[in-house]
Amino acid sequence: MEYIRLEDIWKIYTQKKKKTEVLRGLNLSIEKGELVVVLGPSGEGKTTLLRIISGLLKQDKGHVYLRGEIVDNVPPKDRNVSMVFQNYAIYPFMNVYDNIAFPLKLMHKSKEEIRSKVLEVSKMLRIDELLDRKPSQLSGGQMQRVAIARALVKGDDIILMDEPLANLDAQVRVIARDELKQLHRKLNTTIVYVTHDQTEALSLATKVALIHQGVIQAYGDPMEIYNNPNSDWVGSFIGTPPMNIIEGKIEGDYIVSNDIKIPVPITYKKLLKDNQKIKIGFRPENVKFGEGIEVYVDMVERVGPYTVIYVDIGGQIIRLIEKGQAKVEKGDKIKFSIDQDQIVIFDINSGKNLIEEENDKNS
Ligand SMILES: Nc1ncnc2c1ncn2[C@@H]1O[C@H](COP(=O)(O)OP(=O)(O)OP(=O)(O)O)[C@@H](O)[C@H]1O
Repeated sequence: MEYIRLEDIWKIYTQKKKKTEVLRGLNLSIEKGELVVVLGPSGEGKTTLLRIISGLLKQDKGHVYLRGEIVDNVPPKDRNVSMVFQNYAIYPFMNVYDNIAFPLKLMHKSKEEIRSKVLEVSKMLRIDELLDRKPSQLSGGQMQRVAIARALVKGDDIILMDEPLANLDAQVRVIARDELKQLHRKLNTTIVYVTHDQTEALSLATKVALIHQGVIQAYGDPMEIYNNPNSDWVGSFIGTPPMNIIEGKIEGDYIVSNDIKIPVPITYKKLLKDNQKIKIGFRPENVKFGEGIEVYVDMVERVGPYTVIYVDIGGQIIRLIEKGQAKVEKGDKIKFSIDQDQIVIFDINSGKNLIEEENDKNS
């Protein structure tokens, strides 16, 4: 069931007579129970999007539907949507109990009901031992759980989260991410989660929505987007290190780029013409070492479980990943081949995946 729908959303900010079109006809449809991560570079309108869903900000054009009903003129308090902010927005002068209880007090709930709800969510988030503490006596991870508890206490079935883990250090962040995932499974609420951290997005999301230039550029299963990006921009934005994109030309059954020659993948064969200029994309991990293209090593980065080897192909730097700690050094000559099934081909001008482009034409 479609639970949140954004239809042709436009948002233009005007500051000192300068107009910034942040959202430009954005469409997004979210099913009940999904954990959708809106991912995109800084300043692309992610927070703006959340604020429009919550009603804190009004779109200039387009419509917002929640639970199948249009809510354009419904004020935030009546949208039954909770929000968790990056800075937690916890009141420093209230203890944890009162912070969590606050939304229920605003709703004039009875003392008994407030008590039982606060205890229920604080147990769930394992902060029931901390209810008497002031926020200044909490760690970052605990503070973040208080913020989530306060969002859950009203029982809203749509929760919006704006980079809620951004202030946590790397280790706590991984734990918090896992906890959030489990919590989502347990509660089956619909969550829209904003981040610019793609590791977070890929590991957390049931669906990723990639925002860029005011619209959703790709939306779907995180691994499907990773493996089969619909454009060169998506391929080079998702993944650390990102997808390698190189320009080339079709010559018979081969893609030729500088002095390398790669057989055309079967899936793309009928979509390509001789002499056609294209871009090819391949993930750094989808290569085999030992034979094939001969290159010199430009730089080596050992990360522990794998090694990133930078090589120069006709002036373009390509990243290759070898499992474990590779025994190569700068200046070494190595050979590699690209896994045929994992090559993606993009239009030279539009940057669109040629298979997607063909599907669009036929639909
Ligand atoms: N009230 C405002 N007036 C003018 N410009 C604004 C206003 N709010 C946001 N912007 C601009 O709109 C753009 C989008 O902002 P937004 O906060 O939605 O982006 P974001 O993707 O959430 O960024 P980040 O990842 O850095 O938090 C930015 O360029 C920002 O400077």
